[in-house]
Amino acid sequence: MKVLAIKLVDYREWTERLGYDREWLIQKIQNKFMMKIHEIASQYNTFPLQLRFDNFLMIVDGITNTQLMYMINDMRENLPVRIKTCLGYGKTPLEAQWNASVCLNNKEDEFKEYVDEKIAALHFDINFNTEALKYTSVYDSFLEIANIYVDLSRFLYKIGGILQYLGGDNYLGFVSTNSVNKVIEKFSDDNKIKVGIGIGQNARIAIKLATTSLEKIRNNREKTWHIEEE
Ligand SMILES: Nc1nc2c(ncn2[C@@H]2O[C@H](COP(=O)(O)OP(=O)(O)OP(=O)(O)O)[C@@H](O)[C@H]2O)c(=O)[nH]1
Repeated sequence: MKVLAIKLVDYREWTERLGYDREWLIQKIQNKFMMKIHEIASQYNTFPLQLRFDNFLMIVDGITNTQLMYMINDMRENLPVRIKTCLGYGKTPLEAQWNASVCLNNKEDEFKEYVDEKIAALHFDINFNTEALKYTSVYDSFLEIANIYVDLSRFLYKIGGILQYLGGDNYLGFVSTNSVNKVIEKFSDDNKIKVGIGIGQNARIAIKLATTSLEKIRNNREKTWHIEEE
């Protein structure tokens, strides 16, 4: 698995220069540059896991280093500070992001040539969450969603996966293809969470297939998981 790690350099200093009445401005700027990063990433068939905003990750299997250089240059023009980027490789997304993160703390950016592997994207969704909202509060619903995020991220961490919250009751995970059987085993009889699985040559295709799988589960609620592969 190949993961690109992106670090916004001197971000804290940038935020402090905005003064004390800054939080609204930071939120506006973070959402604005993440909107642009998503647009750029989609053009290169990858997907940003925005995580902390000032440090974030992209699964970049299926993208050449030359394409990555162009994408990084496109990103630079849309970010408020200088960025440091590193490409990491590992048997799992977790290991690849670890290796990319180690490089971030070193001096030079590092872009070795790595083999491209198929990506397994996992689109998790809570069953009937909208209906459940009628019997709880907005904030209690979000707390439940946050707790499920922690549970899912801990499970994926154990099998080398990484997870991003998407909004609503949706989560996006990535694992290596040889870990998909562990995901299926875990959720095969879960009555609360369903998981659409997509396997593709790049993140955008894998995610599209994972969302397609989720819709197929909605069409046949007997299942808690479905897998589509390109
Ligand atoms: N990021 C993201 N959010 C979605 C998606 N589909 C729905 N949502 C969000 O999730 C909320 C719940 O929608 P659903 O998950 O479709 O509906 P549900 O009530 O959970 O019912 P089922 O998932 O069909 O069991 C919506 O209000 C949206 O905010 C999606 O594909 N991606």
